[in-house]
Amino acid sequence: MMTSTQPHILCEDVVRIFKGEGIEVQALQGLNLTVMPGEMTAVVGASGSGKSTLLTILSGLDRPTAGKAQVAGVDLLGLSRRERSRYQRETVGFIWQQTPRNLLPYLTAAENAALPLAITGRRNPDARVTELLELTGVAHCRDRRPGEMSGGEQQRVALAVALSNQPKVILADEPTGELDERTSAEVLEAMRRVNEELGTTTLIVTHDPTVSGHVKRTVQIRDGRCSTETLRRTGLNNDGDEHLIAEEFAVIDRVGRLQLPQEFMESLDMKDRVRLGLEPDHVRVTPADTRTDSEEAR
Ligand SMILES: Nc1ncnc2c1ncn2[C@@H]1O[C@H](COP(=O)(O)OP(=O)(O)OP(=O)(O)O)[C@@H](O)[C@H]1O
Repeated sequence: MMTSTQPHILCEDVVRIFKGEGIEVQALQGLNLTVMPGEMTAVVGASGSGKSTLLTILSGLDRPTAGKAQVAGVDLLGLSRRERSRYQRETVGFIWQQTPRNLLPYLTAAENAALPLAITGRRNPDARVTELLELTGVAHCRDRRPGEMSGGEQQRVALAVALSNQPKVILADEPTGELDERTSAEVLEAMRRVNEELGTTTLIVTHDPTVSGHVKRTVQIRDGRCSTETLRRTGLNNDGDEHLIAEEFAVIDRVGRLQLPQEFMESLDMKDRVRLGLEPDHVRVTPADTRTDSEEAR
């Protein structure tokens, strides 16, 4: 039984190793991620950092080599084939980068959105389809096939399709990867509106840094681990005007590991080892050849 205080996405020490022809790639190296119900989060990172591997695991298409991965209380490691297809049909909704993976080319937008409802035996899908196409801003595409829509319209119809069975979680892999900046913004705004109005937990995996402007939480993935996290909120300045506050945090795992940002390490020439010191209210990290005042005095 899920309660609202349990995460909708929970990854603990997730490892994924690919082996082949004598080489071994550690795509995920102990990744930890918690997303609470109703949160909209972007996971960003450079090419090869492990984003798609993470999403493929969360979508139930692949299994971690080690670790724990749960979505909406469903343990993704122990799923039978039948449970997996039920999970993919009822618990999560997907949006992929490539339109043909999202929409059937010979069906209209309305028919595409009605299809998951028909598969699960929902009666009178018309009202729900209309509601979803309006919510995602593509009611005008109702009777058009994918080939008669722009890329951004196709992705917003894909969002409507993903939502049709009322999933708890939406997983999106590079949903704006093939779109220009303006069209991307329209798709991301539709996702934000859905998240606000329906409260559907949303995880977007992308290398597009402009996504950050549309979500409150951005998690940076580096070398198969979550390294830093940026949280945005609106605050009031002295004149009472609203402004956006963005705070960056390092991610620390259960055993105390964290990654220092590359630019910090480079600017202080930190490599191989650093000095740590416990102060009353913070931990000090300094280059190995730095001596503290008390050490100098000895
Ligand atoms: N099936 C596979 N077999 C072998 N190696 C793989 C496989 N899938 C991914 N990898 C490797 O795992 C690492 C992470 O890949 P992944 O596709 O998750 O990165 P990504 O951050 O999504 O990159 P991109 O933004 O380019 O899609 C890469 O080094 C990649 O080459």
